Amino acid sequence: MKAIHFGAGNIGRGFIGKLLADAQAELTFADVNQPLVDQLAHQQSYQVNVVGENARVEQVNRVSAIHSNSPDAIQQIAQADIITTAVGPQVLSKIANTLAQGLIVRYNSGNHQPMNIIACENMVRGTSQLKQHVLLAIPAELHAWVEEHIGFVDSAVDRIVPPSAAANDDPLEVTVETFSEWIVDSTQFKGQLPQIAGMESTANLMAYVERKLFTLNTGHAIAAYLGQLAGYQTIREAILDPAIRDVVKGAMEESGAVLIKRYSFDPEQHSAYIEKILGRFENPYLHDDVERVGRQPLRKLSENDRLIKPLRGTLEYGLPNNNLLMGIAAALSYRSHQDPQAQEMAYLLNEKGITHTVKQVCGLEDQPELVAQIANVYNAMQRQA
Ligand SMILES: NC(=O)C1=CN([C@@H]2O[C@H](COP(=O)(O)OP(=O)(O)OC[C@H]3O[C@@H](n4cnc5c(N)ncnc54)[C@H](O)[C@@H]3O)[C@@H](O)[C@H]2O)C=CC1
Ligand SMILES: O=P(O)(O)OC[C@H]1O[C@](O)(CO)[C@@H](O)[C@@H]1O
Repeated sequence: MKAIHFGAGNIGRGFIGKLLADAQAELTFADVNQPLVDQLAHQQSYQVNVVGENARVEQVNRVSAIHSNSPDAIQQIAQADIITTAVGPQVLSKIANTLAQGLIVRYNSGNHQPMNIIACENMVRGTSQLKQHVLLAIPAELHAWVEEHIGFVDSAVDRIVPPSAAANDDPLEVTVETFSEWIVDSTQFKGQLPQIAGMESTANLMAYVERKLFTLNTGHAIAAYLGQLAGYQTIREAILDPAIRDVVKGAMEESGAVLIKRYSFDPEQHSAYIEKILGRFENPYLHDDVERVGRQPLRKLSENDRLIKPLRGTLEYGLPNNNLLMGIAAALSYRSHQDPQAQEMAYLLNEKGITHTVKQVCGLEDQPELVAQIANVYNAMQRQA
């Protein structure tokens, strides 16, 4: 099985690339970070430190690496059996052109073998969004061929992989938690479902995507935002603060109540799922900065993401949402000199004020009462800060 993985970052090396390599795939990483590409191409292996329960060190061997904008990448796409990505939601549109060019070469070279593309990003149906970008860059007369031969498979991906503080100066080394979950939509594959240990398939992907994004990511983001406000550096420090923990847990429960209504989840199992996540946030072996987890606040505050979508759900089912509102107000308080979205949000708040910003960023124009509630909580937080 020839595999290309776009994005040789934390989740790429620490999770998806590792599973592909473990499945004996002939794996090539494609990335824009030339020093990283050079190092991977040179070393062809790297170490994964699994920390927590069953801690162990695993080695990933026989990998190669190329620049994702190179002619080589296009040639390899023409020959691949599976392509995965972990580049960040905002980068999918940028890799679409390369994918499209590779598919055109594939078609012209007469390779009609089925191939599957799986975006592994924190977003709802990211691969379907990638597909739209790819199709825009492919002539219309090839669209039927793409539909017949190329599977665009949505997925949910869950493993906490913060950037490693390379203890022994190896920039390729990556530290991951023990827990991992990669779930793909079985209905979208072309050809045989690839056999990859650690990749589970389901015909009911939306339930899994929403369960993960609107529980783990909702709680993680709120822990990060409240943690930064309280002056903590890491998620562990934040979640060990009882006041923050109450809000994080409360917000996951509020979001969970929506999911239970929507997908008929078992309440007891969902409660256990939340407890397990709180334990993962506490992992003493992961140093996960609140600044990293809170990154790109405009994306995280957008209407289909981990804060506003659950809030809308509480309105849909008439459920409580006080903790979610606190999390959203804390997200608006996030500041980072390194994060362009944090800068843009601070500029908007300064220039246009909280009410306008909430309406614009969160898409809550139709909910003036809710906007006012968020603004009140935000203003109170600013006074206390
Ligand atoms: N780190 C984690 O714990 C998890 C991350 N995710 C998701 O995985 C995705 C990646 O996250 P991380 O690995 O943490 O980020 P990262 O920043 O460590 O890795 C992203 C990689 O993509 C590369 N990249 C950027 N533009 C590119 C392009 N045009 N072509 C090829 N490569 C490109 C970067 O150079 C970088 O190496 C995000 O969507 C994130 O939400 C999902 C679950 C867990
Ligand atoms: O990767 P994003 O979407 O910016 O959000 C960070 C989140 O993703 C993760 O990296 C993994 O799910 C978490 O650590 C965190 O909830």
